[in-house]
Amino acid sequence: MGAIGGEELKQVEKEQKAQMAGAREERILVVVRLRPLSDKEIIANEVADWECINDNTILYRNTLREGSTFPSAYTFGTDRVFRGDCLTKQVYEEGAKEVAVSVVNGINSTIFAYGQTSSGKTYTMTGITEYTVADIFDYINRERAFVLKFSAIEISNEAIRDLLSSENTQLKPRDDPERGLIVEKVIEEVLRDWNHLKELLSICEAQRKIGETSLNERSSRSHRIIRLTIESSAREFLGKENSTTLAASVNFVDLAGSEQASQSLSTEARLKEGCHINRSLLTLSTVIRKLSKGRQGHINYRDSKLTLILQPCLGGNARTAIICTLSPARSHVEQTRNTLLFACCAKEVATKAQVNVVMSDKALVKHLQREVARLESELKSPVPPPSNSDYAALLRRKDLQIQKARINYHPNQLEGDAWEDDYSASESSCLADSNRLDVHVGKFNSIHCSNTESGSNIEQPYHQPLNNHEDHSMSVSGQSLDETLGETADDPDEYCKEVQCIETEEPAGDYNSDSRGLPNGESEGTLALTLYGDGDGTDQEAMSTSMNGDREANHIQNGIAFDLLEQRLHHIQNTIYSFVSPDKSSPYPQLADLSSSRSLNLNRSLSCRADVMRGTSSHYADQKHFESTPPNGWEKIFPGRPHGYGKKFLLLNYGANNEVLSRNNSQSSLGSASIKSAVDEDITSIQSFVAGLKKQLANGQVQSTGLEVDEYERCRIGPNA
Ligand SMILES: Nc1ncnc2c1ncn2[C@@H]1O[C@H](COP(=O)(O)OP(=O)(O)OP(=O)(O)O)[C@@H](O)[C@H]1O
Repeated sequence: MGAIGGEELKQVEKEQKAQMAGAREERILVVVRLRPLSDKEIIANEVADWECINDNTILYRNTLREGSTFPSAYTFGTDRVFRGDCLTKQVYEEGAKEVAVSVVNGINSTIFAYGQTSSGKTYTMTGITEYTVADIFDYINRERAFVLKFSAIEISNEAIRDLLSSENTQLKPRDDPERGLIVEKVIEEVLRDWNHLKELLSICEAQRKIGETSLNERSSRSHRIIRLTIESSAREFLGKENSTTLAASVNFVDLAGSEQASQSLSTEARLKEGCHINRSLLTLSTVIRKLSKGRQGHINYRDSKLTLILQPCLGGNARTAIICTLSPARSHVEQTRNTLLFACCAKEVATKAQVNVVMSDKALVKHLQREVARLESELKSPVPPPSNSDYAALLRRKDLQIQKARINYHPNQLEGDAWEDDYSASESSCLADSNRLDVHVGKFNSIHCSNTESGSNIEQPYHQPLNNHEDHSMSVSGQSLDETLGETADDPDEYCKEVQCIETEEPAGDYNSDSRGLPNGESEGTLALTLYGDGDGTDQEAMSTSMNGDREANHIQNGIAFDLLEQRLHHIQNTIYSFVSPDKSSPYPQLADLSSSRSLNLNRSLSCRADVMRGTSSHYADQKHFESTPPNGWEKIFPGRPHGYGKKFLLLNYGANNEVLSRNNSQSSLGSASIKSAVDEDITSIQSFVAGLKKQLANGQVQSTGLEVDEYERCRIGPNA
């Protein structure tokens, strides 16, 4: 371990930059630990079918199952396998130490124990944690000054709890702009000495959720993460302005064990826990499996709290070792194979660890001054403002997004917000066999349907000013929570934002009263076009004059806006005519027209058509047309939208009782001819509004149309927006 400080600051910065540019990628270290047969297994006349034949290979020796298609030997190349008679000290020294103690050099590290229930995870991790801390204390007493902080959480049934707190409060993961994903309000104890550590460990043990199953009297029913955060500085530079601190964390992760319901013979409560445990382990193995294939596509970190919190350890800024624990018993052969498959996948996963340096205040100020100077020089040569063609490109991009959302939309995905992985099945089968890597089962509640990676590459440095933990948060570096929560461009919800109704500033009640007292708009649909305007148009009443500052940025400048608006009006006019025309031979005559124009119209017309047809069928729509109308599935993607909002609705409203309602109180029910005339009236008013704006623009009275790209795109046609 080299001392860092003073003159070395520049060197550290240089190294750090180099590391940020190309942090060292290394594969997760995987070790396999076979335990001896337990007393219980010996009494049950169990046979040990597994044997470590050398330091890298474990062999299945069951002559009765010679015809099996499963491999009988698993070799781990440079990684290690440990026989049943190996001590934990040896597993630590040869399998985990190098990774664990890199934390004192400012590198985040994580040691996992993974395996079926009763295979020896807690047994192994208890030893590994103590040996690591002993080594860290040893370093402390030598060349560098350290501050060690201890924190511990457990994840049980998807709830995060502080193991150092007597309260049962659930903790929340939160995105911190500086530190990445953190768990809020975690207690961090500054470690004083060895006895203090033992005391804290026993508190954690006492607080951790355990339960009895037939396979393990003291089975861990939660995933436990103990974290040691270490800040270190070279003694000779302590307190000096140019001192530099290394800061990193080491995580000791004792996972709850996967279990087969048939084997663990658990009570109902245990079964439920087991299901949660199996689910999160399933997500972990899915993440590992996908990462092992090279991080292409979406990595489902956020499908469980476990993977969300451990994300940096799985694919980010950390060195990671996984200890896979095995029972040699014949009765557990299937689970043992699954653990070995997990191990094989895990050793293909690479992380990129970096040295995490925290600068002193003075060094930081210097660094920031340089940054300010750089930004100032950039400001002196500003980027030219976007041109009209940029806006046109933006519109085209939005069209593509909307089209894509439509293609990606499958009603089943949205019902109940459930998302199945490519190899998922039912929850009940997850209980039966959750540990399989190849045929994993499970169905997760998920708030995304994204199919692209939500940013698994976490390559930011782990700048963590650990001496400044006002909120005592447990932090892991990585991408933003928004990203991890799947707010990617491919998320249908994201697309919905693009096409859904314009937000309102008017209470729903206003609209409802306008709609002749329809009960909360409950069964009412709205066919509406909403525009914003800041000009003195002829139909000011129908146009919202509301504008806010940041919308200004999106204004479409100059004449291009008018042309596009007129085009859009033309399409809307055609669409509405085709809705109300009784003599169409095809149920979708307007689609051909619209598909060549804005896909927004196409999407929305699919959804609103059914309702318009329903709403007006007594007047003119024949039953055949109605039946062949596509289901109104799009509406499902706007759950919980309040009724009757929107700014001022220009076109028409309709009710469930086949009455078509205009926006005016004067008419309560309209036939198709009346609809046409209402539409004409509204379109005329929009056209004169545009003409008015044009005139004002020509006279230099207004700078822009006040029409926004976003709002322009979101012109809404359809019920319950
Ligand atoms: N390598 C080993 N040598 C001797 N005994 C062991 C070894 N590994 C585990 N055991 C014993 O096996 C039993 C189960 O171990 P442990 O509780 O660590 O399993 P686990 O994988 O953590 O189980 P669970 O997932 O149910 O919590 C314990 O009694 C433990 O002492």
